[in-house]
Amino acid sequence: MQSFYDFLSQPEAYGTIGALLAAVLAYFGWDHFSKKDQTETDETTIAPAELETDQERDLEAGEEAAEAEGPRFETPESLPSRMTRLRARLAKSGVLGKALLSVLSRGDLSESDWEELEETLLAADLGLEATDQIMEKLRTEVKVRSLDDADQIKALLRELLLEQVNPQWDRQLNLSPQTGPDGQTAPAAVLVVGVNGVGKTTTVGKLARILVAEGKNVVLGAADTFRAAAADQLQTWGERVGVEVVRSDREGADPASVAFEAVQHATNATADVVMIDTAGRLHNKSSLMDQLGKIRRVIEKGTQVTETLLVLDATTGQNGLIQARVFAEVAKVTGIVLTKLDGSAKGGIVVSVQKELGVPVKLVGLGEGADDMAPFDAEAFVDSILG
Ligand SMILES: Nc1nc2c(ncn2[C@@H]2O[C@H](COP(=O)(O)OP(=O)(O)OP(=O)(O)O)[C@@H](O)[C@H]2O)c(=O)[nH]1
Repeated sequence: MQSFYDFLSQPEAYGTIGALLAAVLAYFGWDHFSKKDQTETDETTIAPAELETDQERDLEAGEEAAEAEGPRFETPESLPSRMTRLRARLAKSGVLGKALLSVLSRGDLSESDWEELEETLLAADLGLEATDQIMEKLRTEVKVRSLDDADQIKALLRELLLEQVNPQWDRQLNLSPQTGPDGQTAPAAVLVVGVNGVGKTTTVGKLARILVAEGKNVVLGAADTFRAAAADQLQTWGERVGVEVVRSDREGADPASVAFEAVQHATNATADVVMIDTAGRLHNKSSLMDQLGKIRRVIEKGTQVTETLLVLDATTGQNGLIQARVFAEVAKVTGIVLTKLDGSAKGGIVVSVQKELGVPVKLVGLGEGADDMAPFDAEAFVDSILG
């Protein structure tokens, strides 16, 4: 048998060894053997194009194409898909459904069953007035029609609840084009008010997405100048959906001047809608009135406020109603946005707040996700809370 030394003495041996060495280096990579530090290696051994994987090449090509095209924005979810998803979410919370069903399924209702029914409606924040009206009609009808079937009683309750939610109310946002002071077309202005933490900025962001999905050109104004972070938050929403945000970089800047500039900018940009986010941190009613009054006056130098949306947190119950009352007194509220309905077993607040203010709930927030907001639909709402 040929020894290793005999093999080495043959000239072809060097070719074979060279090929073996090249194969080992290709397998482990040169860096595996190199003692050079990383910086030096980076400068000198840039990964050659032929060693790139297909995936890396695709990624690079995508990035280059994106750079050439300009910034990419998120596409908001379409309305039908959002509504289906959000209805399912509301139904899952089974606000009233389970409790009511357990009472109604007892058939012939005793006095204590009726009381339990009443307590369930009150616990869902339906309010005393609405609960009384529903209970009175329900008891009468059940007696007159001798109803003892749970499904029939539930159908009757559905009718009575729907009556309380007021399905015939116009819940469309008024976003019709306006005329500016010089006769030019001006954007519809939407003023968003409410105490801090209820979800105003989130509402402005989510609503911007809905409007963009409908093909509207939107400008946002960050008139919550108490916190720089609030303007940053709004800007992030704007950037995600490709909407311009007018803001001041100075914390504590005059909110009215930001609102004024936002309207000017929106008019020059021929935007359809300008939405103004305001601050909720105000010590008393008169300072709130002063600030919101001033913001409204400056907006009206350039266009009309077509909607003043009051944002309320559904989980705050009676507290929310007290806030609602104060805001209704200082701002001409035209619609309510009820947020955090996803985390609340108190869907009845829709009824009590509408009764309290005499204005409709126009939008509901059902989660923290960017597309977790939907126009309020009375029938779908009643069906989902009844389960
Ligand atoms: N679960 C849930 N959370 C929500 C909803 N809407 C808003 N939030 C959350 O509520 C918190 C407060 O929201 P913001 O939009 O910052 O509230 P704000 O009223 O602008 O607050 P300030 O800027 O402090 O006045 C955030 O964590 C939001 O993600 C909703 O519909 N459901």
